[in-house]
Amino acid sequence: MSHGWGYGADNGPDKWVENFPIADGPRQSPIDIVPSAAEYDSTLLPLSLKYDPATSKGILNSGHSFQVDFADDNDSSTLTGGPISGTYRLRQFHFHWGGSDDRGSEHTIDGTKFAAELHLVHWNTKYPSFGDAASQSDGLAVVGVFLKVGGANPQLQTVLDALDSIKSKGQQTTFENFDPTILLPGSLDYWTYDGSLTTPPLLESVTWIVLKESISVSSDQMTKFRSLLFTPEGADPNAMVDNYRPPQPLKGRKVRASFQ
Ligand SMILES: NS(=O)(=O)c1ccc2c(c1)[C@H]1CCC[C@H]1[C@@H](c1ccc(O)cc1Cl)N2
Ligand SMILES: [Zn+2]
Repeated sequence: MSHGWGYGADNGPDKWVENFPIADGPRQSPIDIVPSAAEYDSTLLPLSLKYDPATSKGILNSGHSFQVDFADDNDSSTLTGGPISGTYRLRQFHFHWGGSDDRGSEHTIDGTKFAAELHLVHWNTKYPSFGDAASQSDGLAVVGVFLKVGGANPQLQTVLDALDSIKSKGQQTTFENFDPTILLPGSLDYWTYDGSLTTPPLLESVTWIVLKESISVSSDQMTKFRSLLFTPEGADPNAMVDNYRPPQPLKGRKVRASFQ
């Protein structure tokens, strides 16, 4: 059986194109954001993120990252406004991070990498389900938030405290009454561009909304991210680190800014 995709030398981002030719497509993510080249667009609306903590369900080690899943059978937790039209429902959030504090984010700013990046994944309710939306050019909207090493982040700590029970691939536990709004920075100023999932199947269905302001994370908290394993219980342990795809070619795309 062919080994699945991952982040190692044999199955990492440079190899994904073998099974997912779209890896070389016209709107791949992440990208390096160059603020001086971004165009301010006064028609961009403010982001409207309305999350109901009652929709948070559980936390899972997916073997690629860990994710907090949300009930998305109604419009309790939504993204509206911003660059998108209509209503997108929150499906999950997850992170990408590095083996050391000098790397880990997927998007970069003028080439600068952050220690980690949070992705809040939403799907367009004009489609019947996440799976359907994931294959449509306007199907998904992902809000990206950079984690910059500095002071400890108490709001993040509640998520990190759950990681001891999902150390290995496939492990999950309940994670209720969590409002992801507390993870967001004070400003919702953003850059936006048309892109893709940053992991296989790399579908070109994502409107990316990357916040200008980062949130803080301490070096000790980063160590907690790195305590997870890519591998299932009983297998040779492989630390879950460097689960990020490097920036991809812009291929003529415009990056717009919601702020001047
Ligand atoms: N980094 S990211 O924000 O660009 C991102 C966002 C959402 C998803 C992915 C990556 C990948 C991660 C593993 C599954 C795949 C996707 C998915 C999940 C379940 C499915 O049934 C289908 C798909 Cl496509 N979900
Ligand atoms: Zn992601």
